[in-house]
Amino acid sequence: MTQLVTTEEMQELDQYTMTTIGLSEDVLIERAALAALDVLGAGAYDLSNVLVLVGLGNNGADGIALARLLHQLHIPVSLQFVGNANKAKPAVKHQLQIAEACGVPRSEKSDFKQASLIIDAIFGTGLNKDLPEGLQKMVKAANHIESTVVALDLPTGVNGTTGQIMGAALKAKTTISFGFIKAGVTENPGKKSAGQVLVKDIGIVVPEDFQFSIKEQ
Ligand SMILES: NC(=O)C1=CN([C@@H]2O[C@H](COP(=O)(O)OP(=O)(O)OC[C@H]3O[C@@H](n4cnc5c(N)ncnc54)[C@H](O)[C@@H]3O)[C@@H](O)[C@H]2O)[C@@H](O)CC1
Ligand SMILES: [K+]
Repeated sequence: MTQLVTTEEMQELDQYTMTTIGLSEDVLIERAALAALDVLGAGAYDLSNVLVLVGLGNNGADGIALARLLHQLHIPVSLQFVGNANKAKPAVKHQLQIAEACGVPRSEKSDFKQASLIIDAIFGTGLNKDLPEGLQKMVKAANHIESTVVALDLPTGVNGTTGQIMGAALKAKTTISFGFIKAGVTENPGKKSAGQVLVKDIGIVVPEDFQFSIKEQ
């Protein structure tokens, strides 16, 4: 049986786990990164030159933590910010400080063709409007090259509740869902962008009386 969630429900469960239960945001980010590392380490991906595309919210924080874990395993990896890092959420800045202290390389502009694997950590459940035009262009260019993309939580540009494409969406080979699969990756067109969808436990706690809006399937 699989329980699907809307993005609003996932945000509510994230908040409950942090605020009521008391698991810190850092713990959840680290667990998300470890869960992704688990998937990448299983052997199905070319890890010879990994590029992590990082957004300004917690999806980006997951990506930075993953880059650090890869770097510590001596896997060639670099981080590229999408947007102005100075405007990033505090969790992103914190993860960036740690990554920099560990010597994780940053690249300003990358040739997607040279990456053996692209990690999509640009947007997750926080996406609430169409991607900015510049990012839409970048996404379309990446899709054109047909690079192998692994999306963290959601492919960037897919509405996690409805599966609608918000301007443009990165086409992933695999999407690693944290906690629960978001309904949007089970409905076209989002489903097509998500590729193979996996779900990984990161320690999200569900209140006993929580009512999911989608029936378990
Ligand atoms: N505590 C948490 O909230 C956790 C979040 N996690 C990760 O964080 C993600 C959610 O993080 P966030 O809520 O920070 O959101 P995102 O990282 O998905 O997006 C970042 C922010 O961008 C802004 N935004 C939305 N649409 C935009 C657009 N079209 N153009 C420009 N800016 C836009 C919003 O303010 C949004 O909060 C999850 O998908 C998951 O990967 C996990 O680390 C587990 C814990
Ligand atoms: K993503």
